[in-house]
Amino acid sequence: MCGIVGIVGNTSVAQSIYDGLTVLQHRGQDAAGIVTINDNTFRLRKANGLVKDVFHTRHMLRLQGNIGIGHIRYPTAGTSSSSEAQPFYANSPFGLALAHNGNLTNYAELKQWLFESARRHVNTTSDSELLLNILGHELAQTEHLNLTPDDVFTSIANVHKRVRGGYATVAMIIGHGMVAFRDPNGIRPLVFGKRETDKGAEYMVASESVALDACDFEFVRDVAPGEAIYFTEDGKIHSQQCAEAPSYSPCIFEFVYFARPDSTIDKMSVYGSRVEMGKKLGEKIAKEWDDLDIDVVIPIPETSCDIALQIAHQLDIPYRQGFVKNRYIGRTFIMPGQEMRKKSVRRKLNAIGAEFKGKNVLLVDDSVVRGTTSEQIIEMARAAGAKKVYFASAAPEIRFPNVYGIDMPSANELIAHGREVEDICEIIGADELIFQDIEDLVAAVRISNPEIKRFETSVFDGVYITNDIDQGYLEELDAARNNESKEQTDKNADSIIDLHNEGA
Ligand SMILES: O=P(O)(O)OC[C@H]1O[C@H](OP(=O)(O)OP(=O)(O)O)[C@H](O)[C@@H]1O
Ligand SMILES: NC(=O)CC[C@H](N)C(=O)O
Ligand SMILES: [Mg+2]
Repeated sequence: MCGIVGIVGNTSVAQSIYDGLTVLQHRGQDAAGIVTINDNTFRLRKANGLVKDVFHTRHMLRLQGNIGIGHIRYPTAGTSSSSEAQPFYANSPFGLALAHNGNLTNYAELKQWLFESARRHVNTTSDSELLLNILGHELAQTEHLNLTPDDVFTSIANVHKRVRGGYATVAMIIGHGMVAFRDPNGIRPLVFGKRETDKGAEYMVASESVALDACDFEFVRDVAPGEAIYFTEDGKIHSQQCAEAPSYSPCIFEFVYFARPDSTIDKMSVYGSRVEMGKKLGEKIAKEWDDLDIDVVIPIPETSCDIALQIAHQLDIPYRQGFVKNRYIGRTFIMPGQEMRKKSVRRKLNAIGAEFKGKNVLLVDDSVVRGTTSEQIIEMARAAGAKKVYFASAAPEIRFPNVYGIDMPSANELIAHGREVEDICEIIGADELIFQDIEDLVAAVRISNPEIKRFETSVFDGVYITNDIDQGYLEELDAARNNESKEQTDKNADSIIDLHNEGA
């Protein structure tokens, strides 16, 4: 899950983009980039690493301009090479730069079409570079040298016709402005805000509302599925629905794990939904485990804390932060390789003996994906002296790959794939294990916006909203992106030579 930011301002925007990216860091830890426009020229800095490590003062000073976009990356296609860090640039037409959160599902078809019919070269294996070139091709079909808003919207409408998958996108067109658009199902989130200054209004788009808060922008609204909002360089806004049959189907995993609790996505509070997940799961535990003697409820920091607190309240059992999180280690699930993920759990979390010794503990996590965290954490709880270790997951069993921007490409790597609760319980070494029901998860998220009738829930039920995913597709994806293949491609990726950027 990557994070994107775009600002059209009246003074230099680089610092605000930096601040926005910093609060979106939880969405991607692999690479970061900012591109601004100054005097009709793009100024770019992108590299692998965290925001704080990629941008030094010398880069910030060079990133001049009142309009710019930024990206933080968690790779779901291509490689982890710095050449696939975003934003991407294309010279034609006009000069374009683009940042993308999501994943395209018709990558192979698009790549072939771009080469054979549009005669456009794509230099990396990134799906986002394809998206940029499709947009470029469509903008090039317009008649006017001075693009009108209608030209921009027609181009985006054509992009929607060609591209499938999840995409929340922000792009800049030199001499014109910035356009933000969201896929027709609204799988990936995108919000838009406004800031009043002495010189007039400034506008910002971002993956999550928390980025608006951090930059003092007022939340205006979510970008609708299929909609495009075009901000001209001189500060005018135009918006239009560009998809033929848009439908609201946001990714439910944003609420389970990805998004920050202080964000609101599609009018639904992430924090509120997690509290409600705790309430529903607490009710299920009370009903199904009424014979269990639980002494204490302990979260697995950090994402599950709000959920576990509510479960403890529900069960009327003490809540204790029995694990201490090393604040200098990032999120383990979005790390690129399984070896690194495994090692990081132990480095990241440590048990406080007194909370475990001689007790029956209920450990709570938001989700169990590969089982990397749960397996190790249960071992740690036992080593710290727990009598019994019960485990609860606020998300149902994750049994199917994700194809829309979460790096879960291989069913075989998912601990719940083809397994029932008892088998998973045995593998992770718990005394008892319980999962949230899918209906309860959906109800927990919908509570603050009942107008959302459907969510993208493929990892739980195998139903893919874009209707283009079959077993053959999933097998090819598995072969291309399972742990072993990824290790190999990433090794080779080191040899990819980057195109010139502002550099170190
Ligand atoms: O079953 P797994 O493959 O281990 O994946 C699930 C775990 O990974 C995530 O934590 P992460 O450490 O990424 O971030 P957090 O600190 O926000 O909880 C998530 O919150 C679970 O704890
Ligand atoms: N997580 C994402 O949104 C990834 C965006 C894009 N598919 C990439 O791999 O760079
Ligand atoms: Mg976690």
